[in-house]
Amino acid sequence: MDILIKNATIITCNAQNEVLKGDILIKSGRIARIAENIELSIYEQSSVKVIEGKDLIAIPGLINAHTHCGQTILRSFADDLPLYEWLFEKIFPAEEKLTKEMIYFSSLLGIAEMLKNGTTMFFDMYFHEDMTAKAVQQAGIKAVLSRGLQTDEKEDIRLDETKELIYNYSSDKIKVFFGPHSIYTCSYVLLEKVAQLAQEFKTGVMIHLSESENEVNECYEKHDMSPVKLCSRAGLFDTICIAAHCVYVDDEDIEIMAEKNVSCVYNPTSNLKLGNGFAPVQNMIKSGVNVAIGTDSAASNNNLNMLEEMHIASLLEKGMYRLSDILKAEQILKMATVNAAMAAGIYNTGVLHEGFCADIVLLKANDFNMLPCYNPISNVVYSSNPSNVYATIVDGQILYMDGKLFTIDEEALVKEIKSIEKFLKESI
Ligand SMILES: CSC[C@H]1O[C@@H](n2cnc3c(O)ncnc32)[C@H](O)[C@@H]1O
Ligand SMILES: [Zn+2]
Repeated sequence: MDILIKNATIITCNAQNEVLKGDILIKSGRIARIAENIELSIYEQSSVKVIEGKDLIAIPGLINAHTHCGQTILRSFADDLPLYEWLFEKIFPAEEKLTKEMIYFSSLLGIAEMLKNGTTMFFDMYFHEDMTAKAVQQAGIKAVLSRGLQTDEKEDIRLDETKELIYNYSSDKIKVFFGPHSIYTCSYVLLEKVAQLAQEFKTGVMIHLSESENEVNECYEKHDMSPVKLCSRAGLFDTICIAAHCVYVDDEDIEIMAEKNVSCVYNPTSNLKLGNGFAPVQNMIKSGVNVAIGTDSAASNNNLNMLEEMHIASLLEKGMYRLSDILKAEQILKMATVNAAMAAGIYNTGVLHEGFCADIVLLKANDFNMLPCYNPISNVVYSSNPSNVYATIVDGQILYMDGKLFTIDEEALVKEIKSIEKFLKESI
């Protein structure tokens, strides 16, 4: 059904950072018109759902630019550990126990959480990624998916799984990238192979990059160069490249990233929680690097809440640089919307603009924590929480409204998750 949102406060995230008061008409999944007052013709009145928006703020759907949705089932499984201990001693062994079915429900759980906090698209890397793809199709959210790649005896099988994902799941809502996990789990030869395949399949890559001091030190010991230089030399930057973390990047790395159009995904909570530190986001932005925001997974965050991630992202950088006027609210909101879309080479979402996909989130402007409202963008970035999300709309389809998910059976999902939790508690 087509939708008319009336009298809303519209944060466009366009180049002029326009905030308008008016109406949004959604037709066939696209934003057909944005204007001060849109009247429906007599013919349209029966086929268009009208949402009164005078107490609502409309923003472009949030894009979680780095997560592992299938890992949601490991929320709070291993906390308060440094990255390598967390990953190699706790998470990798636990992941051996996860079945395809578990990853389907785990992904659905992550998606349900994201829809409730206003996320309309996420970028993901995991195994059994076909299960995450099925959950994405079921829920109606958008995603850029990748099968995580590592060097071992199953390396070729994983590359084949990526190709199968591309053939079976690429669509208007799903894009498939290659997902080399990192420079410390992938051989240089694999990185080169991935670079070639990404070009051959006309797609992109996503990788964890320069996340910890260990990673960088080991890279210098083994290759006598930084992880960024290594990836560049392997050709990974000759296609669309989304680099998660980039905590330990120096000026030379940043110059390479800017020149090669590599996008950084800033994951402040995960970087803090795993004790890795803070990414030099301001330096990257100043040098022209496109920066988006991600939550990383529920196993390292421990939630998938993009509203919270925007808030922390801003505060952390201000504190780290001791400058209060950097990463202002409007810049942060763009990082969580249009910058993420651009990072994946998607140019029809992330902005509330006529002709763009109707990926829209409506927030309740009159909730106590959203009042008063001198600046709606500030309220969204600094004051909001998921309870303020009234509706999450993807391609014009209402997936969440007024506390209800329309494509996910919440009760059945809770039952499935509890039963997986019981099994994992007994077996790990
Ligand atoms: C092989 S599928 C993806 C792989 O990545 C792991 N993972 C999740 N978060 C992080 C992180 O912050 N750094 C490195 N690796 C991470 C996840 O457990 C999967 O095994
Ligand atoms: Zn990650």
